[in-house]
Amino acid sequence: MNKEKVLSLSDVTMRFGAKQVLNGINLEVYQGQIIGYIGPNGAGKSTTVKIMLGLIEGYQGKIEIFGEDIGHGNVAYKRKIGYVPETAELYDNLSASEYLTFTGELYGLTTKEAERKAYQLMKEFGLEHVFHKRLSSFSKGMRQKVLIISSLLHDPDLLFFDEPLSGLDANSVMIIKEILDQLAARGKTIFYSSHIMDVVEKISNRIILLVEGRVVADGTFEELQAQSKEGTLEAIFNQITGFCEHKEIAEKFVEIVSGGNSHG
Ligand SMILES: Nc1ncnc2c1ncn2[C@@H]1O[C@H](COP(=O)(O)OP(=O)(O)OP(=O)(O)O)[C@@H](O)[C@H]1O
Repeated sequence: MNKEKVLSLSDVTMRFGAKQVLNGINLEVYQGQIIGYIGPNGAGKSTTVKIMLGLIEGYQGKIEIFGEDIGHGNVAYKRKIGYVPETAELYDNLSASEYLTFTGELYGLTTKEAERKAYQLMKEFGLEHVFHKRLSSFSKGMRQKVLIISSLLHDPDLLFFDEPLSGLDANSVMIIKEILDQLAARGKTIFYSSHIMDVVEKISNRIILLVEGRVVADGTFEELQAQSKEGTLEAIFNQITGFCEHKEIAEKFVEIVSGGNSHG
């Protein structure tokens, strides 16, 4: 496979008011990579993804997607991108069919094409019986599947998945993992942000750990294992982020919950 550079970030920084959120991110991502983008809460993962999607402005540095500087105002690159946001506004009054046809059309599919493809994909998830039902009647996992379908309808080359498995049952997780593998084998690039370490460990062929807006580790799972001498990604994460206080914090928390005196 021709390993084309899909994405590059050069010294990207971002501040919200007085708060410096990204502190100089440098990254190069190549076609077919499945990047596990991990980090503690508030590290800047969603901010990076939203900047790359053009949803947040005001960053410094340079970002190229498919070889184009996204700061130059040409938004054509977005047609080749799929996105599953961490929290999504689904249009509750629409049926799955209406919602998916609408998103497909936004990405340039004809109504017929979008509806046909959406139905087929819903069927693969066992959701064909609710295709014409309103999204307000969907469970969390069903909604998540609709979001995943909507991100893929236009066969994008680059996928941004922010906690895509939230609410999915174990069988569905297996299907999504397999789908990501097969998409990557077809040359799609996947940028996958999640807190579920064992899934990230299994899915990603490259893991990037962000702490306080800086990349502090970047490599395959095996490379990170060798560097940190820890066995699981969870243990590597704890070690690199210097976290070993979970017991003490939990003890204090439970003591407060149960009305004990935890001052001092
Ligand atoms: N629109 C905003 N205005 C002000 N501050 C923001 C805004 N968006 C994010 N932040 C701040 O930027 C920091 C990084 O947030 P971000 O959502 O990128 O983190 P994250 O790594 O995705 O976290 P999580 O794992 O909790 O989803 C946080 O301190 C957050 O409060």
